[in-house]
Amino acid sequence: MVSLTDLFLASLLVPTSLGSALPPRIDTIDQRGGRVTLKQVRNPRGHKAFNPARATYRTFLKYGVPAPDYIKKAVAHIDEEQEEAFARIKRDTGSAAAIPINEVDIAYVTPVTIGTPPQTLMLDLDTGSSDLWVFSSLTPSNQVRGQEIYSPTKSSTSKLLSGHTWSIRYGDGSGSRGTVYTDNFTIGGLEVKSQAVQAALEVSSSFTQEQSLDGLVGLGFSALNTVRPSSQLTFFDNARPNLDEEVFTADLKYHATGSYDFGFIDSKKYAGNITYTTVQQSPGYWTHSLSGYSVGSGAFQASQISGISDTGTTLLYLPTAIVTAYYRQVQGAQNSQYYGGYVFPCSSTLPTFTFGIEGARFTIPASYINYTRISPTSTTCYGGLQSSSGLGINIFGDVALKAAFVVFSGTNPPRIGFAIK
Ligand SMILES: Cc1noc(C)c1CN(C)Cc1cc2n(n1)CCN(c1cc(N)ncn1)C2
Repeated sequence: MVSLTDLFLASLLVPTSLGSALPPRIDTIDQRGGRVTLKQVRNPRGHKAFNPARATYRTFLKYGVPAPDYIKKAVAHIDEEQEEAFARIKRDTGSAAAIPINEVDIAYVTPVTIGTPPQTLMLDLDTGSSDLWVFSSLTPSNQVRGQEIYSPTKSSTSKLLSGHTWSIRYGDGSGSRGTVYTDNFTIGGLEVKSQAVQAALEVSSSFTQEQSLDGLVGLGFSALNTVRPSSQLTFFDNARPNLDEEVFTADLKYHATGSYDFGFIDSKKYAGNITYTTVQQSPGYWTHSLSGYSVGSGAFQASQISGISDTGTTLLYLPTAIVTAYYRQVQGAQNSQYYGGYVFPCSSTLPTFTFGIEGARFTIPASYINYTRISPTSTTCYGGLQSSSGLGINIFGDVALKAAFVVFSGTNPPRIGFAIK
């Protein structure tokens, strides 16, 4: 005969899935002939652990034999150990600032720490490349002008990746090269142990002149990494297995500090829904299509426009036909060979520019496209929207990305999401 105590205990000892503080919801209790059926629901996190002592306990119950005390205790012991084990499986997340390095948002830097004790550098998180490289103690001093440097010899956890080198060239002709260490690397509390950190032996003059930028964190796909003879994984690829969700998000802001989050999507940072679209990860960029565009209050022009979402590129580069349609609405605008792009009188009124992601629409305010004066005293201004002809690729750079909350999802297949904010 099953005693009430046993029944009560059975309801408590029902297999709790790992990671749930509460016993799982009991859907149905079918109490026929003194028997209790407890329907299990999977823990929303999908984690489940089998408790062998509970199986034995239920066998006692099934045959109406009072279970010995030690079995009842064993069930609780195993539950407890499984609970502790699950708690140790790291579900990592991280969140860090994206700080504009000058008054026109030419790039954004994020504080990171490298090594033991931690060395803090300000790096440009760049979804358009896949090398994590830093100014270092190996960079010739005449090429360092105010940047923070990484000194591997001052880190007890640094290891030389012997025989490995790297060399990278960016779209604007800037570049760097060097050697490789592994070390502990943290962004916003999210740590990757033995991350490949590419120490610069040489940097181009444009990096030397950029004193607020100590290097880059490539967040493109690892296929683009330039380390040889064996290419290295990006910070995101290394962190992914431990992340709560296989995502990172970019919330870049106009003339203000935004943020990058890793491993979670912060619903406080956007409004409405996130619209996702598929990403072609070859050859290694976050390549996707816009579904079309409109200029100011003009009609939306549906058209698949393939390009890359690139946080490391300052401006928005689109096909010439679209760019000329835009500047046709700007009094005094011209495509200047002399200034290397579309310029206009700074006093001109600019229209907004709207781009589509699937069925969603994202509007870039005119202020983002009135990018900068040619010089502090000039009345001529340079556009934040420029032609991509000559680049061979359309680039949805910061001028576009800062108009949205962007989710870079490392799921299989990868996808990218945009939301209004
Ligand atoms: C230009 C520029 N862009 O941001 C900054 C800072 C500058 C200023 N410049 C003096 C220095 C410089 C040049 C580059 N950077 N920094 C950042 C990485 N660059 C990229 C990344 C990428 N995904 N795609 C193309 N280039 C080129």
